[in-house]
Amino acid sequence: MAAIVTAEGLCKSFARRGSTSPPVLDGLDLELEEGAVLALLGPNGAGKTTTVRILSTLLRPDAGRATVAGFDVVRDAHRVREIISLTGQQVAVDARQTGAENLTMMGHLAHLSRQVVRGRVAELLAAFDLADAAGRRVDTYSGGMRRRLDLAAGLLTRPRVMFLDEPTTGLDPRSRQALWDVVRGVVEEGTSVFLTTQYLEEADRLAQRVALVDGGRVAAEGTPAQLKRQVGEAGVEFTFADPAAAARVAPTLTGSVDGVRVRVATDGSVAHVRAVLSAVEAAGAVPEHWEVRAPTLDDVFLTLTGQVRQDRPARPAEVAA
Ligand SMILES: Nc1ncnc2c1ncn2[C@@H]1O[C@H](COP(=O)(O)OP(=O)(O)OP(=O)(O)O)[C@@H](O)[C@H]1O
Repeated sequence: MAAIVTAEGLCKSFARRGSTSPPVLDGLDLELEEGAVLALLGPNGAGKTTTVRILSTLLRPDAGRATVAGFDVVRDAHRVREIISLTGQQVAVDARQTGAENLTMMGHLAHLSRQVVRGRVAELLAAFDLADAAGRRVDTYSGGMRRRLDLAAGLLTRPRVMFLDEPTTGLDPRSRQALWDVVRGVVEEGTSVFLTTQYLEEADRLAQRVALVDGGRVAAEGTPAQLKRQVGEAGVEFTFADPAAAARVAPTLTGSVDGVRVRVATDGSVAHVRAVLSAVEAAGAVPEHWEVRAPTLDDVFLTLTGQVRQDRPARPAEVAA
């Protein structure tokens, strides 16, 4: 597969009261394959929006080079703009107009013919489940509806590459799910998607490849599964009421003990998990809780960047029944 977006050695600093800030981007390299989704994952302030702004021609890099469909984002900016769309964190629609009016206006701004605009607006309103709300002013929409309208606006011209900057930040879980479905549909239609997110789960669900950005560079890159593998294997984890119970099972298992917790590495097969559970039972110890825990992207984040995410605790990817 050919790369449709490339970045090589991107650097960017911002002037701050006469002096220059430490680099926000410090040699960032990445590639998005045509027809795929790449998630740029990083905490607040990691430089995700700056990267998107450079790739979508809104900002010039200080150094390095980026291309979209072979066009240089600085030299051939106008060619790049013809084939991309950008949906940012701020909803860009006019709240005083209806959903249909917003899309129609944007279609005209994009120089589409009246007839094409009419057809495309109806198609998008239906696809994004906004047909019933099409005649309502946007200030009566929910956050999720606004975000869907924003995405629909980005698709009026059938872009080859869609940049989505934290598209689900601030949405409730249901709206987030709905938006993921929309993004999957867009990709099925052949659009390549460059996504930034703070949500590890979002990257895991949507992207074929994930680039973890830290310190202005890509700290790790790969499929979600590859990144998880870098962190280690799955484990059966037990929590006991007291350390004595944990110590009692320890000799019968090859695992690690940490106070009341015992962790045994597993390949996740039913046979192995059953054998581990039998050994615990045979030792006469009754755990308060147990689970099979696969490495999550939260673990990847912690291992590869040394940072813990602040907004929610890490949670198990799989909980055994
Ligand atoms: N125009 C600007 N002038 C000065 N500093 C800027 C400018 N744009 C971004 N920055 C700084 O660059 C850093 C990276 O910002 P950026 O918005 O790219 O991060 P981000 O990863 O998208 O973060 P978030 O998840 O919070 O949106 C921040 O410290 C920000 O304050």
